[in-house]
Parts: sequence; structure tokens; C-alpha cells
Amino acid sequence: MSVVSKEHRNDNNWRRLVIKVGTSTIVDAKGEIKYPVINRLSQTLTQLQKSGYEVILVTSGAIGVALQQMKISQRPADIPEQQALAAIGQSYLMAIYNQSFAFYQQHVGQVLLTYDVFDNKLMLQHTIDAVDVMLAQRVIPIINENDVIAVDELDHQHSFGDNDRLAAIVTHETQADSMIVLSDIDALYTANPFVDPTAQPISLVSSITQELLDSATGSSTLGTGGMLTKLKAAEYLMQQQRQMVLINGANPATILDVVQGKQVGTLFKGE
Ligand SMILES: Nc1ncnc2c1ncn2[C@@H]1O[C@H](COP(=O)(O)OP(=O)(O)O)[C@@H](O)[C@H]1O
Ligand SMILES: N[C@@H](CCC(=O)OP(=O)(O)O)C(=O)O
Repeated sequence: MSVVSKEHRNDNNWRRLVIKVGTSTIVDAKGEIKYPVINRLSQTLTQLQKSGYEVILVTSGAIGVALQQMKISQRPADIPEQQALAAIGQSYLMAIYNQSFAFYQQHVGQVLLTYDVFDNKLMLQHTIDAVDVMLAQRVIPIINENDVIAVDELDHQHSFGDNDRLAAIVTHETQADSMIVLSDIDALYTANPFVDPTAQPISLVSSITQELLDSATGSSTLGTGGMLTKLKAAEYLMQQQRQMVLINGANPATILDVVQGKQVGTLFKGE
């Protein structure tokens, strides 16, 4: 397996990275699980880890995977039903990741979080300590929200409490240098390109303006956050002097281009 040379690291000398994977990267529009993509993601993250980077994966997809498992075509509106699906799907999602990473001899560990962890100093410290130990042992922590006991993300009335935000807070609290977001789109566009065919990709964003927020509309079929939650996550990170890069998750190896400083996707970096 080839490794990423440290000489090729981004100018920012990133060391610790949070990779956020949306439902649209794990499950396709027909509800089928994208095993080859998950395999490529596991290979890429293992490659990064073996090259000396500390890698934390924040993944959505529990409900998306459960829909396929349970042969349900649409995400139910009922919150307890979604929570039951999350419980079913989370263990399956981890089984897929375990098998996929095991092929590359890479150990992983599951971390399920709720937002109250970030408000409780002791719980937060325990979480950070466990993540630090895993990283020191070259294990990749795999984080998702504990959907069974957290309703914020599942209630579509709220735009907060999504995995984009969760990953941004994890990036800050674990003092990661950057967050790379994998979605079903290759960049932030001037408008939702699925709605507006004249929309143009944006390669660099140095501040989150109202115009940008207005440009972010609906999400993909199974995702919950949409572009708006990604912009809010980017805004939060830029306020913490951290960076975010949005790329297409169709080919997770693109992450290697990002860490090598190549211009790909949209870079959110404050001035
Ligand atoms: N300005 C925009 N630029 C790019 N994508 C946008 C924009 N506005 C809305 N979107 C939508 O955001 C979706 C990505 O968000 P989401 O469905 O939550 O993905 P994920 O599951 O990967 O988190 C895109 O598929 C697109 O439909
Ligand atoms: N925690 C949820 C993620 C919710 C969700 O769809 O998030 P995203 O695809 O990142 O917009 C799950 O694992 O299904």
C-alpha cells in the first residue's frame, strides 16, 4: 500500500483530521448500501493513519442502512420509529466498517455522542481521553450521534443537532486541524445545482455571508442536514480558526488530494 508522503502535507501542516461522511456517501438514492465506497473510504483512512495522521471518522448512515436492512423504502416521520431504525442500523453500520477496515488491518472504535456531552465537562473529558488513547494506539474512532436517546437530529423541525454540527464540535474539542466533509456533491455551488442548472462551484469561502446561507436549500434523498448545516458547521469552525473542506464522497481517495494541498472541492478558510 502506498503512503502519503509527509513532504506532501498541506501547507498548514495538518496532523489531526476529522472526516465527516454523510448518509448520501453510505447509501445511494435507491437505498442500496455503497460497499465499494465504504471500502475505498476504509482504505484511504488507513493509508492516512499509517502515514502519521491522526484520523477521526464521524459517520452518518445508521438510519439509511437500516432502511435497506428492514426493506423500508422511506424514512418514517415518527421519531421512535426512526430511533429504532437508528439502533438497528448503527450496529450494522459498524459491522460493515469493522469488516471493511479489518481488510486493511486497521482497528476502529465506536463512539456514540449526544450534545449534552459537550455541556458536561467530565463527560467531555472522558470522551476526549478515550479518543486520545485510541489515536495514540493508532485506532480510528468512528463517531455518530447516539440517535436512540437524542431526538434533536431526528426532528426535522430543527436545523440544529445534525452530524455536520456534531463533527464540527468534535473537530474543535479534539483540537483537530481540519474537518473534511464527504457529501454527494463535489463543492458548494452558488445555488443548489439539482434545482438551478446555472449554479457555479465555489472553490474558496473566507466568510459565511447571508447570500451563501440563502443559496443553501434542500438535502439529498436520505440526508437530513443539507448544505445549510454544512455552512453553519464551516462558520463555527472558521470562528475557531479551523478549516473545513467539502468534497464529493463518491471517491473517498480524494481526501488524499485534500491533505496534499490540491485544490479540490470547497475550502472554507477564514482570512
Ligand atoms: N448551494 C448548494 N450547493 C451545493 N449543494 C446544495 C446547495 N444547496 C443545497 N444543496 C444540497 O445539499 C445536498 C447535500 O447535503 P445532504 O443531503 O445533507 O448530504 P449528506 O447526506 O452528504 O450530508 C446536495 O445534494 C444538494 O442537493
Ligand atoms: N445520525 C444519523 C445521521 C442523520 C443524517 O442523515 O445526517 P446527514 O446524512 O449527515 O445529513 C444516522 O446515522 O442515520
